[in-house]
Amino acid sequence: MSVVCDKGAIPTSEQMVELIRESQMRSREYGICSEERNTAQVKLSPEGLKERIHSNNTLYDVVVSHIKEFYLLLSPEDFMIALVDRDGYILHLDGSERIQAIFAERNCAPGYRWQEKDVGTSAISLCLRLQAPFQLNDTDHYCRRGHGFTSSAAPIFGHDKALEGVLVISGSTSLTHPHTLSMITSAARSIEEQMRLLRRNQELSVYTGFLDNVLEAAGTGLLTFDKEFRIWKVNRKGEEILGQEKLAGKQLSAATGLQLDLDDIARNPGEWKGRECYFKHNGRGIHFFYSAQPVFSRQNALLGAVLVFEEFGNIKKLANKISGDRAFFTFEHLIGQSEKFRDAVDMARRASGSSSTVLLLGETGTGKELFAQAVHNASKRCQQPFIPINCGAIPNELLESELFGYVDGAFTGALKGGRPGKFELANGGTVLLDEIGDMPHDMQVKLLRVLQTGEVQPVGSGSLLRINVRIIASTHVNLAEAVAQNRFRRDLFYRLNILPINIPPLRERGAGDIELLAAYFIERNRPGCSLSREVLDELHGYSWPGNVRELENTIQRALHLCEDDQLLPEHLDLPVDTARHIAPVSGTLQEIERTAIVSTLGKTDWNMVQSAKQLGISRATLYRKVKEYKLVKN
Ligand SMILES: Nc1ncnc2c1ncn2[C@@H]1O[C@H](COP(=O)(O)OP(=O)(O)OP(=O)(O)O)[C@@H](O)[C@H]1O
Repeated sequence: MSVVCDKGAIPTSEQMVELIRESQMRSREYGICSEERNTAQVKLSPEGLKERIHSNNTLYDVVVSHIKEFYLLLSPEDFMIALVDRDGYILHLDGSERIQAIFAERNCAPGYRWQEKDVGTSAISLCLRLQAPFQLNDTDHYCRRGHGFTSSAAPIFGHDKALEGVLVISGSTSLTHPHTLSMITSAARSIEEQMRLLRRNQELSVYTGFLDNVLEAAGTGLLTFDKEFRIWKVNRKGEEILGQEKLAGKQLSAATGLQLDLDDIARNPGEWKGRECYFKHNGRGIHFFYSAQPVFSRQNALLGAVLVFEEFGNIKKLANKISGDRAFFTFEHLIGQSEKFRDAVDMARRASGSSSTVLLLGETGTGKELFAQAVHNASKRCQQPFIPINCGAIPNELLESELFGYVDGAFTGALKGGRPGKFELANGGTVLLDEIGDMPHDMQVKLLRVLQTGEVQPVGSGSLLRINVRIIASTHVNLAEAVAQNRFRRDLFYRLNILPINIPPLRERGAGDIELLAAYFIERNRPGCSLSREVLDELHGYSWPGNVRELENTIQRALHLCEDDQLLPEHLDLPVDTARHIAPVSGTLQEIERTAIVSTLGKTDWNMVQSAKQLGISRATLYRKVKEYKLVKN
């Protein structure tokens, strides 16, 4: 039974004797001639050798760079040092010229293969086979040409203790020393350590290169910092947002204005998302949103954190995109030729050239929002946001935070990190304050202050934000009357009433405009369809309490019912016109209105969209009326 030795461990001298004996026997069985030099020994071509060196480059580089250190202990005149790869090929051999020549005569030179089946018993072949250090002296070598020499070989292991190569030292037998084997074995261990470090560094630089690319590819600002809050890396986008360069090594607070609690970030990472930061650097205000994420080592030690941040302006653009900040209509979309209507359009055109506050007055559905969009689109602010706010539709308690935003923790239910208000989102552009006549009294005071100072104060914040917005206000309410009745502040009315524009109701615009608008809505919905004379007569004869919106709805409904290409009176289904066919109803105007609303809501089972359509008023107006008349379902 053959002797077993431990991988990597120096065998005992008894084991070595036995293992050498077994190898000698195998060598004889291979039929290797021990007397002659083997001229047929496997040898790599110069290119083959180059390739092998290349594929073992880490091992090769580390060993070759260590050779000088070996020769501090051994003389190159007496000893050769060689590196053999895991397949037994000599990759490198060092020593004086004389010693290299002596070994070359014995086929011990770069390119030769030194497996047991090539050369029989040798320190290299035994070390390769048993993956343990070996020392052979004189006649221990199977081939006669090895007699007179002492050789010590040690295995070099890589990842997972896989054999990478063999390090070997050889010289005259007269220099035999048992310590040489220990020395070469510990040299092999230090080579393994060096290789591990080198590979780790290579991996790290690949990883760092990869990380750099990922950092740069990200569309947001990215910054990493260590436990001492020293910045490690920032991507270009991050430097842009912070308006600074060469931030690596600087303190986080100096560069970003952030004083963070790293332990809390590690404990509650979910709490560190979507936060806001505003700070001044070199006199410039820097405003961004950020999230912080802790970074741990493999051993779970807290190393630092990474910040993902985005400029406030971009968040604003995104929010605008989602909430629809674009004005679509232009003056070209405003259909109508009547004198009253053209006067209103001319006034609006002139208003778009200035940045004064515009007050749009008109019944519901006359096109106030369309006018506001057209004014914005014809103004210098057309590339900036257009933000409509329906002051009548937002509950009073929410109006202030909707308009001016709020800061983190301003009230229960507030979003983490706060939220910008509509004024801030509209910065640089236009705000349409729709249904301004329905604005609660205390909000009127706050709005007046904003108009006077050009600053807004987010709810819960101690500081003021400067904003630059153009205000367009609109209402169906007779504001002068509301002022007289103390329902609307006089000072605010004067502030808003700078450029008042009266948009006429449809019934005052004449048959020409009704025809034009009807044709326009047909063209938009069913091009090619026409109107019969009778239909036109009916349209002219109706009073249009819901104005253009009602006309638009009527045409759409009629087109739905019409299967041919001509609209006929039976498709129209206009409501009984209380204004023209005076029905025998009694009561005040308000009572009649209330009855109409109650009956329509009853018919539609309180479907607000359908009821508003049938009544020819906007949904917001219907909600307002429901509130006003204190109507409740059932
Ligand atoms: N001159 C016009 N040309 C084309 N379409 C118009 C015109 N005026 C109004 N409309 C259409 O009528 C509808 C109502 O317009 P808009 O919402 O601007 O009215 P409004 O006066 O703001 O109403 P409310 O006071 O109820 O909010 C819109 O669908 C719009 O397309």
